Amino acid sequence: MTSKKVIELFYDVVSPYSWLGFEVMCRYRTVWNIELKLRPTFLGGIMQGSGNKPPGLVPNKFLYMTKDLNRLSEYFNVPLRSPSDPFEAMFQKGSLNAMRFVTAVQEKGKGGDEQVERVSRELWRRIWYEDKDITEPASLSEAGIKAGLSDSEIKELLELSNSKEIKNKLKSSTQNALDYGAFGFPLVVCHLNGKPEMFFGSDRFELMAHCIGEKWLGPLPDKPAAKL
Ligand SMILES: N[C@@H](CCC(=O)N[C@@H](CS)C(=O)NCC(=O)O)C(=O)O
Repeated sequence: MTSKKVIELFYDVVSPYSWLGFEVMCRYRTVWNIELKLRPTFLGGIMQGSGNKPPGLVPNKFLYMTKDLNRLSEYFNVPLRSPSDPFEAMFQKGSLNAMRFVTAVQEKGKGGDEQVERVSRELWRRIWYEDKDITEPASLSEAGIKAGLSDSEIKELLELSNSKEIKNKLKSSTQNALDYGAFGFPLVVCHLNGKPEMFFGSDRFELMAHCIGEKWLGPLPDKPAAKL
């Protein structure tokens, strides 16, 4: 077997399309000959750094996206449901605290990427299914408990989330994504013969598979689907 192709997935739990991309990449990790690197990042910084604006701010796009996400939820088998006040959840409350927490889990947690995966999924489930807060320490704690972290680990990781080290790590991941040319999420970067190829969106997997020499088998390659 040839050596695994490295694929980086840049995401933010405020982004529903990132959730779709994340679940698909996690499913394909054992189907394609790839090494998946999870890159928790801050979408607000990407918007600011690239001069882009969230698509949901254009009223007709917002209406379309609401429909689109309902259809995609079923197609991808990811339990997505819009928050009751999407503007408050996405633009007023945002995801800075949540992404600092995920960064702390990745940098200092003892559970490796598996733990990052579980914590990220729990945060998505809160904001994009249960219509719950992801900004307060108590909310991040609940997500951490559900993801299997102990109370003492969570306490330590929450404290670390506010450290300079973790804040800077999240900033540098955001800068890495901008350097690849990011303007939104999810962003998948496939390293092919030492060259990064960037794909934006959760609707580019067929093309990505073609470019990396793998087969796209649809959103559920390993039925029965992992229970989310
Ligand atoms: N067509 C893409 C849309 C992805 C998307 O709209 N992502 C949002 C965040 S949830 C974004 O960053 N958009 C930037 C843009 O559309 O310019 C998909 O199906 O995944």
